[in-house]
Amino acid sequence: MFETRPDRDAEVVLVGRSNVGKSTLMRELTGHSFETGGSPGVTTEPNHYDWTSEDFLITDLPGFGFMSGVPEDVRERIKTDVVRYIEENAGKILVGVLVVDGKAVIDIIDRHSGEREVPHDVEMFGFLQELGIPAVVAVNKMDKVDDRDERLDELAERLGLYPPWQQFDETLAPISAKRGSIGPLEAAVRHHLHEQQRDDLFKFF
Ligand SMILES: Nc1nc2c(ncn2[C@@H]2O[C@H](COP(=O)(O)OP(=O)(O)OP(=O)(O)O)[C@@H](O)[C@H]2O)c(=O)[nH]1
Ligand SMILES: [Mg+2]
Repeated sequence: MFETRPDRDAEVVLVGRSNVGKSTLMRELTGHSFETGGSPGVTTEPNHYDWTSEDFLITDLPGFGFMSGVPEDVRERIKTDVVRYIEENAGKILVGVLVVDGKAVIDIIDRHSGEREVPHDVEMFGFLQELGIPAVVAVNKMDKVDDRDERLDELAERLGLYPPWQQFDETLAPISAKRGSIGPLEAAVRHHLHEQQRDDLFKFF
């Protein structure tokens, strides 16, 4: 279990498979540099960005799912730790940002959809909802995607959101963290903060 969490009353978490760009997005949001990398599994402990005066945290969680060179039991443990972290802090998490790789996500979901298998991303999206945490799916790396609307419709469908995807702009946010193009995510997060009367936190998004 991760033991690093500062004791703050409000939090936004970034969660998702490894190598999707969580730490890159964290850097864009905070202006602070976190370790990012070309190989999955770079972040092994949560990165907390902590505003003591606001009693607020943004947390970049370790990535889960397949990581080449990382043994399965280690991957399983990371996933369990991430799930526990979210469960234990659910009452304080105002928004859960599920980051996915817009270029790869459909193939990965389809490869892992079966009778006895729920893909990680679909599972995590459902999990946040079960816990009552408003979820925003940051569809990252859109700079690599040509058929944008088609892709986003396909993703919406797989998450149980009936296309066209534009109906869900509080939930689906196409971005390119590396290029600093994250406006749709900021708008979606603000929407959910506003719903919880936390407009005071708009300055972070
Ligand atoms: N093309 C493109 N690449 C990106 C984008 N955002 C991040 N990347 C790249 O994706 C790779 C992984 O980025 P990270 O931010 O380390 O990913 P992560 O989700 O934190 O990975 P873990 O810590 O392993 O879970 C890096 O090489 C980034 O430069 C983007 O918007 N577009
Ligand atoms: Mg990372």
